Amino acid sequence: MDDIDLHSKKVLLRVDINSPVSENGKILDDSRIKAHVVTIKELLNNGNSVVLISHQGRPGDKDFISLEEHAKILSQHLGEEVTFIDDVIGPYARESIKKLESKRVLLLDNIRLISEELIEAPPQQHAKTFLVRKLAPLFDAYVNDAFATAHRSQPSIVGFPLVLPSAAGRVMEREVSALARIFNPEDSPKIFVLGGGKVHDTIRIIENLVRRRIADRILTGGLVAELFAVAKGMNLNPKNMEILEKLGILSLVPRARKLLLSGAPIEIPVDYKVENNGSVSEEPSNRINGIIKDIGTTTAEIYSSFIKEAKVVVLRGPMGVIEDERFKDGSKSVLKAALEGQGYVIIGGGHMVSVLDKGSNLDSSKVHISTGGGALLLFLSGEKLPALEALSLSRVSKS
Ligand SMILES: Nc1ncnc2c1ncn2[C@@H]1O[C@H](COP(=O)(O)OP(=O)(O)OP(=O)(O)O)[C@@H](O)[C@H]1O
Ligand SMILES: O=C(O)[C@H](O)COP(=O)(O)O
Repeated sequence: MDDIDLHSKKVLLRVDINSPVSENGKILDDSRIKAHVVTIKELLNNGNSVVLISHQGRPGDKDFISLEEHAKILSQHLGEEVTFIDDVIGPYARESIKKLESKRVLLLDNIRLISEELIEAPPQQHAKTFLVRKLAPLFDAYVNDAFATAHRSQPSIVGFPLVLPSAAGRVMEREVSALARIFNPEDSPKIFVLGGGKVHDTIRIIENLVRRRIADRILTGGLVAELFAVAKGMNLNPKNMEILEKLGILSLVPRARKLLLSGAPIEIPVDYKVENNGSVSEEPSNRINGIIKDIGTTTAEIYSSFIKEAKVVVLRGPMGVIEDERFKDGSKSVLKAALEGQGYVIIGGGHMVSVLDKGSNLDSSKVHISTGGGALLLFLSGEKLPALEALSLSRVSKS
């Protein structure tokens, strides 16, 4: 933001305020919303007007909701009114942007309401989308603060830098500098604790981590663990297999098997917390009757002992279904071990961050709370992030 003129301009700011939401559509954690306040404040203090764009969830998923509640929460954190616009590129949105006065903030609705935003393509192609062509002429500059979406080559991330003077926001800047230390070979062993539900994304990351020998140990939880358990030949019982099948996770078994056979340092739970007709119990991994909802106590203890010895610990994706209090313990235990250990801790992904105690006073020289989930892991596994590549193209095209 120091590299382009951002004074008294109309700025399009891509943020990532994609947050975990409850069954009835309420936001469960506002960390990602709060994180962008620093960038928005700086832009407002310099006399700019700011229009925010973000996605929330994916079409078809329960958390694919409008950004109306996000606007209210952001207003509270910012101490300024954030006007929610129930439109993205239609006449109402464009008129509202044109009329926007300086030092005022608008939040457009969920950018994934526009189908083009769901396509991953190169910046040159996305610069020609309706989304970019409708919005770009209304702005003087584009700032990308959405580190958590930096791994997506979508129009709102890579299209605008080609047509507007563009910069990385403060959140993006802070993330990239804090995470760079993962590449220091002296900071070893490095342990990755990977859980959650985005198994297709996570296996790609694990393949990178293994190929580049970045992780000394990978401790799995959530649906990621279930995939590797199946790949190891464990019998998870038909109910769990049906869930994995429906989510398309079983198609990943051959890739998981290949990783295991190559000797990748991937650990799976030895026990689980399961739900059986509404009641909760713990079961060893070779005798599963219920639906798997969390790692078990013994697994949490073993994982914690590994974590405490690490020089760098990266945690992303919860160990269980944390939306239900009864299945939060596994995630809480691994987090506690990481914070008590001696190593540098990187916590990423909306769900894992939401497990942290709200009041905890964390030492920023020891703990980095990343706003990123998939983006964080892609970056840490040494891949180039499309968002950063697009911003550098923007620099090239201006010079
Ligand atoms: N055993 C399990 N069975 C089903 N769902 C699970 C299980 N363990 C974890 N999950 C689900 O995983 C989801 C979180 O995974 P996800 O990959 O989205 O994590 P994240 O780190 O928050 O990602 P991001 O920040 O990129 O959105 C939660 O909704 C949780 O219920
Ligand atoms: O939560 C995330 O990782 C980001 O908001 C990106 O979301 P996506 O995985 O749905 O693209």
